[in-house]
Amino acid sequence: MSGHPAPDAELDEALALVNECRDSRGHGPVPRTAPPAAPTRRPTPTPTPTPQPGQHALAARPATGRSPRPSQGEGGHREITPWPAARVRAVQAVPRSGGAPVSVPLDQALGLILAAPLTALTDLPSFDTSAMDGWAVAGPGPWAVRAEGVLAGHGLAVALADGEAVGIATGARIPRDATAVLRAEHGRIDDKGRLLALREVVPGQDIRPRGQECRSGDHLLPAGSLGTPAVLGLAAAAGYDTLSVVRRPRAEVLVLGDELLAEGPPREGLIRDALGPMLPPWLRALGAEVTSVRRLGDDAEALHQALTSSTADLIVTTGGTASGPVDHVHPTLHRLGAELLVDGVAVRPGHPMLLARLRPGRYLVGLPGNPLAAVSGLLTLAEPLLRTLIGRAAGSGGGAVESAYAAPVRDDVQGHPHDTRLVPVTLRAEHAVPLRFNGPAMLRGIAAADGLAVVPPGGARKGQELEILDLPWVVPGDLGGAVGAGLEQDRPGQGGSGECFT
Ligand SMILES: Nc1nc2c(c(=O)[nH]1)N[C@H]1C(S)=C(S)[C@@H](COP(=O)(O)OP(=O)(O)OC[C@H]3O[C@@H](n4cnc5c(N)ncnc54)[C@H](O)[C@@H]3O)O[C@H]1N2
Ligand code: MOO
Repeated sequence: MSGHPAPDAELDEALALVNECRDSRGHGPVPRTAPPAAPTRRPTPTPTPTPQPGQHALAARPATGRSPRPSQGEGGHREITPWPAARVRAVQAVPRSGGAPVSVPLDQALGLILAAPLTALTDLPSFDTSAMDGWAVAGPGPWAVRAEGVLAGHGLAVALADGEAVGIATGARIPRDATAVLRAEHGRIDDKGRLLALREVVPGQDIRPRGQECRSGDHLLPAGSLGTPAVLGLAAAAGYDTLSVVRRPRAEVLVLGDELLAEGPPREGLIRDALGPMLPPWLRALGAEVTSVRRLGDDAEALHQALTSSTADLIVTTGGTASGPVDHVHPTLHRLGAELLVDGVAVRPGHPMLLARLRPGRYLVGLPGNPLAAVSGLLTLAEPLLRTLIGRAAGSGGGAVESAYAAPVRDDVQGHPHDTRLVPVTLRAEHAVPLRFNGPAMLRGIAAADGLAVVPPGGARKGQELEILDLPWVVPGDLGGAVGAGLEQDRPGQGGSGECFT
């Protein structure tokens, strides 16, 4: 389950079977077609031919059984890319090696991706260590207690003779020839000043042996791991002051549209810009450094100027992707000689989305202006592109894009006859529950959602497993999917899973 389940009353209010799907031209509900019969464990991306180097992306035919449909407004010249293929193409648009590595101090590596494997620079622990406050003892008791004690971080290790004990603190270095640590609460000093054990002393007890966790040179984490707080802690423990991380790709957001207000309520045909506030934090959560957000209106020259002068790795435009009189994205890309890698995707909402290469290493994702359509474009094209740019592994799909998990849908979900649908869902009792207010211009559904369910063409039956696109603020694997690198087997004899219940 998500970390933020909606309260039941609110949820019931918000839930409904998705039945309001209208096509983009407003022709009313799309006729219901039979959903696929058998639920599948995990939807896998459809393989697709990739444009060869030098071949224009538009020349690559999508891998579907049916003919590509021309998109509206382009006189049939554009080929719509199937949704799974569009995500694969976004991954393949950028070099697999990701961005250039940079070295940063540990405290600046949070949220960045490791550019190199994390290898232990030391044994951990780096010396035999007391796990408890008490006495280090040598041989069987009773023991003569030495006057000096051993504190963590202080002094050199003393050596004990058989029958001797010395007071020791948790984390202190174990004296040479000590055989065990006796906890303070398990020992007593008798009237002759000797230490007596109140329970059996097992050799090696409460001693953390050097190298128990790792040996110097051990591989701790692979390249591509996320710099979480725990990873920063591990790196520090293993001896690192700096980490080699993948530089965050720089992203610039260009918000197009004369009708947009930056503040106040909508008035006189003008509406509030919902994307200017939404996209920068979302892009940051996907790994980008957002260098600027600009509202350009519907000004073709301003757009042209912004695209030619930008030094960002990724420009994200909003609006202007269709073929209306002030939709300047396509004409401007044409004027710049940009390479269109994806020009329309068979997905609802968001089908006019596009991905272009302006020049080597400079990409543009054109998001449709309708806000939920923009989210769809963000997760379909920008997310896999950024994930590859930051060097984050894309699941086990060998270059394909995979979500972290799949979940059975609680209700039947109406599908589009030909296109994939992305439907806001909340996760409840291990089910994905479709939310209302999922129209292209609406944000109410997604604002209450834990993820977006990928509904295949034709729809989905109650109980069918659907791929769930994570929202970056939802903890992946809430539904039980395993995340993160699995721990390797315990080092034999050096502390297994049962050893640390102290
Ligand atoms: N003849 C056709 N018209 C349209 C088609 C089509 O296939 N044929 N597709 C429709 C679909 S689907 C979408 S989505 C939109 C995409 O249009 P644009 O990307 O050109 O976006 P705009 O026209 O600029 O805006 C669409 C809509 O969204 C509102 N908008 C724009 N920016 C924002 C923002 N920052 N915050 C909130 N709302 C925004 C804008 O006011 C429009 O209402 O085209 C359809 N048309
Ligand atoms: O209506 Mo449009 O499907 O892209 O939002």
